[in-house]
Amino acid sequence: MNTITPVDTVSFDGREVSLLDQTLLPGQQVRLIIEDAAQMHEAIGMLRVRGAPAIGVAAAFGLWLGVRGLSDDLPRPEAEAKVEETRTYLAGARPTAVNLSWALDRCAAQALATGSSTAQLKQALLDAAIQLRTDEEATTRLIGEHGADLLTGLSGVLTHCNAGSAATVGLGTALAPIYVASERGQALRVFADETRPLLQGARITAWELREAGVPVTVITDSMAAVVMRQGLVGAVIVGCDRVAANGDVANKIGTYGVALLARAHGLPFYVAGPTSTIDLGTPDGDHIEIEQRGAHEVTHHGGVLMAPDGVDVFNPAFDVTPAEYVTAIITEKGIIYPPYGPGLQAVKA
Ligand SMILES: CSC[C@@H](O)[C@@H](O)C(=O)COP(=O)(O)O
Repeated sequence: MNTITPVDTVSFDGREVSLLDQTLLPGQQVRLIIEDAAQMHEAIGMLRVRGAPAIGVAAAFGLWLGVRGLSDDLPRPEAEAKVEETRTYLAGARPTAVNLSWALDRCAAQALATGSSTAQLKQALLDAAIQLRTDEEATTRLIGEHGADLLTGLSGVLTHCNAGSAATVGLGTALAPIYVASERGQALRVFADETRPLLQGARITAWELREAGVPVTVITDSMAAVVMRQGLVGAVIVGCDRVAANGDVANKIGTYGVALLARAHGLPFYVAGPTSTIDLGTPDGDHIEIEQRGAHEVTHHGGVLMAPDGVDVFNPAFDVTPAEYVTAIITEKGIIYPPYGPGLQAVKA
């Protein structure tokens, strides 16, 4: 198969920052021009741009958008205060994926260390966002190269949510090894959990795999056990939003259940993500803040009420899979095996 062309999730054309509005996939492919930090905050919060690495890059451009209108004559300390205010504002758009604050911190630090004028600060923020996008794209290719080795010989894998190209600015995390395996000529079918409540698996994973020519079968989340039982998959591979220092992994709600099913069926459960998703400052999964989202995501489907009006709803966007269920963590720097503490520290060093 041909080399995969990544989805253009977040880009800068030399003039404007634009996003693919993922809430409209797969029916419509609409690009949104993002003009200021408030629009970027809204886009991240509404999941127009989503997936841990992609929201980091989006936020990095949002940081620049937040200051680009400042006068070059503004005293530098005032411009720096605006950077800090915008950084904090954008970091609050979603709490669970550490890539968001990591990207903002990285770009702010680079820019604050550059030059002495406000004009230099603004240019440095743009340069930092562009560089981050470039680096993150390269990172996904490396994750794919490392992870593809783990999939050798398999004919089917199961994934949950969308940790593909649409969730990054490159090949994805969980899907990157699948794309690289496909590029190497391996016939691999992906079973994509639809991923309630927002259907990232059915809407986005299935869409991007089909665009890339990778065979994909959509299943409801409740069918994963049967797919495993029938021997249709030889491994599970998912992405991650935050990896704690002990190897506990936060990812899309439902991932924990899939990990338990994989263990029950003797299947490896792989987690793929850039080292920027590893947060050594969080000791374990109990310390990861889990985003709670609105009830309407559960009670409504396509605008239609699917549950009694006003019923109580529990809607955590993510869950934590304990490290003991994770077979290996695939990063751009290589594959980490249990016990995770030393390996995670080594790749972050
Ligand atoms: C490479 S993306 C890894 C994770 O961010 C992904 O699996 C996920 O949980 C995305 O959740 P979302 O709420 O769609 O942003």
